[in-house]
Order: sequence, then structure tokens, then C-alpha cells
Amino acid sequence: MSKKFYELTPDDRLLELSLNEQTRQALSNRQSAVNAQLVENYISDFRVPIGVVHDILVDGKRYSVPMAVEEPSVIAAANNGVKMLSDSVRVKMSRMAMIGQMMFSNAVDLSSFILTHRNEIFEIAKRAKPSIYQRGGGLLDFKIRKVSENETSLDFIIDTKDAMGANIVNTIMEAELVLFEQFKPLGVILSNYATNQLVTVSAAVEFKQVGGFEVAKKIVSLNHFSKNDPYRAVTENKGIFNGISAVVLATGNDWRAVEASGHAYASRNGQYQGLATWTIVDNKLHGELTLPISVGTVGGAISAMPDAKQALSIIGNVGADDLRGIILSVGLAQNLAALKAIASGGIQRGHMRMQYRALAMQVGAHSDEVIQVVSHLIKLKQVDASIAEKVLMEIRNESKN
Ligand SMILES: CC(C)(COP(=O)([O-])OP(=O)([O-])OC[C@H]1O[C@@H](n2cnc3c(N)ncnc32)[C@H](O)[C@@H]1OP(=O)([O-])[O-])[C@@H](O)C(=O)NCCC(=O)NCCSC(=O)C[C@@](C)(O)CC(=O)[O-]
Ligand SMILES: NC(=O)C1=CN([C@@H]2O[C@H](COP(=O)(O)OP(=O)(O)OC[C@H]3O[C@@H](n4cnc5c(N)ncnc54)[C@H](O)[C@@H]3O)[C@@H](O)[C@H]2O)C=CC1
Repeated sequence: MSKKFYELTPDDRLLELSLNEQTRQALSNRQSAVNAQLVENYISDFRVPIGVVHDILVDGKRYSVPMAVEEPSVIAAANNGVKMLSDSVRVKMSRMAMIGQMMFSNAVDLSSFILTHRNEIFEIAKRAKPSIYQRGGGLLDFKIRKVSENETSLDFIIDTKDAMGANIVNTIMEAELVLFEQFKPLGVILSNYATNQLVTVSAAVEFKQVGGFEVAKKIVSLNHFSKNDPYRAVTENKGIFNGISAVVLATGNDWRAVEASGHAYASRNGQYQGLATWTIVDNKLHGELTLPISVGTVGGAISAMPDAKQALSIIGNVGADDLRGIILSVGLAQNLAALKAIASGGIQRGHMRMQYRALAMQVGAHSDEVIQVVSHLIKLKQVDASIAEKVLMEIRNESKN
């Protein structure tokens, strides 16, 4: 009997796909035994460049922070933002915990049930995941939240220490189900809306760092625009996630969880708004960014992927709480760089200079030709793919003669 596609080896799966020999070989060469265990129907690795934010000062400590991102100018902008922040970014957070939901429709007398079964609920959690209790975490509290006339969520607040905690929470939640059988729960699952993991970073920037008072005022007005216009807010937040998601990805964390939670938080007032807030306070440009952020430094893919562990070792020996503050600080720096660029001459100037490297590759330049193509393109007023191609051809013709 022939095997199902998922029962084949990675190389046999590649043979099943209609690929030319060169592509098949390239994909086969990029396979790794570890990653083959992480996902299903594995065929190869997809490499994303990783660079660093060099020397960011967060709560008085200096870090180098890895960023995995495919977009040119993002890492340069993060470094530029860090340079403008110059002073230490301050971080505020309360005790971090995940939320697990048990969902009910038409549950009658649930409040009195949880009051009389309080100890049992805690005992079940302890038995379900003793290792997290040994590390000082576990179930902290639970409370009822009315969602609609007949729908109720019983929210479990669980400290997952240095793990992101999705599996820890789901294990505890599923163990709790039996006790609530009579209320016929719809199901249990963690919530990615991590409102018990709110972190705030803030920084004060001298006007001269952004090019003077007029630029600072423009940054404040631009940012204010994102509080009233979702079209601008989505773009400004995309810029913030340029930084946040790149660090989340490099450290092996779940960027879908962080982004979904961040965008929900951006809509908490009933309208989608810019996540950061820039104001002028005491003759300085003051920036603040608050976000629910659930990440870990152990567990999940982090402990399985050498790439993630190596990336984390660039930051140093940090726990999940430090990592949250560092990730958000990169987000704030990224936001400042983008706003400063828009407020003083436009994003294209700085961004395109870096984009030209990708453009040169796109039109077929070999790595030893890229610098030459870029140095020609920088001098031009207008650049697009056909112009880049023409420049490449001219360079090749010149080197033949
Ligand atoms: C692109 C820059 C940094 C040029 O910046 P610049 O001021 O034109 O050039 P510079 O050579 O004076 O560099 C300033 C600093 O940038 C850093 N820097 C400079 N070059 C490098 C490099 N090669 N590698 C690493 N770091 C670099 C470095 O820190 C440097 O300081 P130095 O160390 O030289 O004293 C600036 O124009 C910038 O920050 N632009 C913002 C670009 C950006 O945000 N790109 C993301 C893509 S656009 C987007 O996706 C989101 C957005 C922008 O739409 C969000 C929004 O609308 O809010
Ligand atoms: N909705 C979602 O976001 C969902 C996400 N996931 C995935 O779950 C994964 C994360 O699950 P986790 O529970 O974090 O990982 P995990 O299942 O690997 O649990 C963490 C383990 O690390 C151990 N550990 C060692 N040192 C620790 C420390 N200092 N602090 C805390 N725990 C420590 C814990 O005892 C635990 O067994 C991610 O890969 C995520 O993508 C899974 C289900 C749903």
C-alpha cells in the first residue's frame, strides 16, 4: 500500500512535488534533522536573515538583541531609534500571568459552585502540572466574566514563570474540565489576549536627538493622528511590530500570539489606535508603549530549536520578564525611527538606500555586483526594477570592455 504524503521522508516528499532538479536539490540541501521534527509535512528550512540591535539600554542594563526579519532598513532603523533614545528605557510591569478560559453558555449557579469548590480547583491545578509549582508558578486565581446575556467565561489566572505557557495553561485547564461537567462547558483554552501580561516601556528623548524641537512637535502630531485614524494607526503599529516581531521570531517565540494580542489591545477603546504615545514633557520628547506580551525563554520551540537558543544567548542570561521589557524597548525605538524619518524628509530616503540591495538581487545581481549596483542607484533621482536592471547591464558591459 502506498504511503500517505505525511508518512514519506522529506526527500521523498520533495520528489512528489513538481519541481525542477535545481529547486529540489536546493531545498534538500537546506534540510535540518531538528526542524524536521518541529512541523508536519516538512520539506526544508526557510532561512530569514538575523541581525542585531547593538547596545540598547533597558532599565540601566545594556543588551545586544537579535532580530529576524526579511525587510531591508528595519534593523538599521531600530539601531537608529536606540541611538536617539540614548538614555535608558524604563520598564514597568506587574506580576505576569496567562489567562485560561473555560467557556459556558447557560451555566446557572456557577458563582456559588466555584465558591464551594475553591480548594478543589487549586488542588486539580497542582496535580495537573506539578513542575510549574516547583518553579514558583501555578494557578493564582480564577474569576467569572460575563460575556453576554447567557455566555460566561471562567478565567483562570496562571503564572507560567519563564515559559510562554500555552501548553502549561491548556494542560491545567483540561484537567479542570471534569469538575465542571454538570455545567457542560463548551471547551477550555488559553486566551492569547494577554491582559495580565501588560508591559509599559517609556523614554525621554532630547529634542536634538531627533533633529530639533520642530521635528519633535511633528512626531507628536503624527502620533496623535494614529489615535484618530485607523488607516494611519495600522501603519504605525506595523512599524512597531517590525521591531517586536523580529525579536519574537529570533528568540523562537510565537509571533502570531504577540501580534494578535497587540492588535486587540490597540482596539481596546472601541477604535483601532496607534499603540505608542509621544508627547512633549519637561522640554523633552516623551515616548510610551504599552502592550500585552506573552513570551518565554524556555519551553515550546525555544527549547527545541538551537537557532532560538543561540539567539537568546546573544541577549544574555535573561528570564521571560526581562525579555518582555527588551522586546518592547526595541518596538519603541523602531517607532521613533520611523516617525522621525516621516517627520523629516520622508521614509524613502533612508529606507530605499537599504532596499536597493534587495532590488539589485531581485534583478539578478550576484553578491559581488550588489555594492556596485547600489552605489549607482543611490545617485539617481528615480529608481525602479527596470532602472536597476539597466544599471546592472551597464556594469556588466563595462567590466567586459
Ligand atoms: C534608514 C535610516 C536608519 C538611515 O538613517 P540616516 O540618519 O539617514 O543615516 P545615518 O547614516 O546617519 O544613520 C543613523 C543611525 O542609523 C543606524 N544605521 C544606519 N545605517 C545602518 C546600517 N547599515 N546598519 C545598522 N545601523 C545603521 C546607526 O545607528 C546610525 O548611527 P551611527 O551609528 O552611524 O552613528 C533612517 O532613515 C531610519 O531610521 N529610517 C526608518 C526606516 C524604517 O522604519 N524602515 C522600516 C520599513 S518602513 C515600515 O515598514 C514602517 C513604517 C515606516 O511605515 C511605519 C510608520 O509609518 O510609522
Ligand atoms: N493559542 C496559542 O498561542 C497556543 C500556542 N501553543 C504553543 O505552545 C508553546 C508554548 O507552550 P509552553 O507551555 O510555554 O511550553 P512547554 O509546553 O514546553 O512548557 C514549558 C516547560 O518548561 C518547563 N520549565 C523549565 N524551566 C522553566 C521555567 N524557568 N519557567 C517555566 N517553565 C519551565 C516547565 O515545567 C514546562 O514543562 C509555543 O510553542 C506556542 O506556539 C500551543 C497551543 C496553543
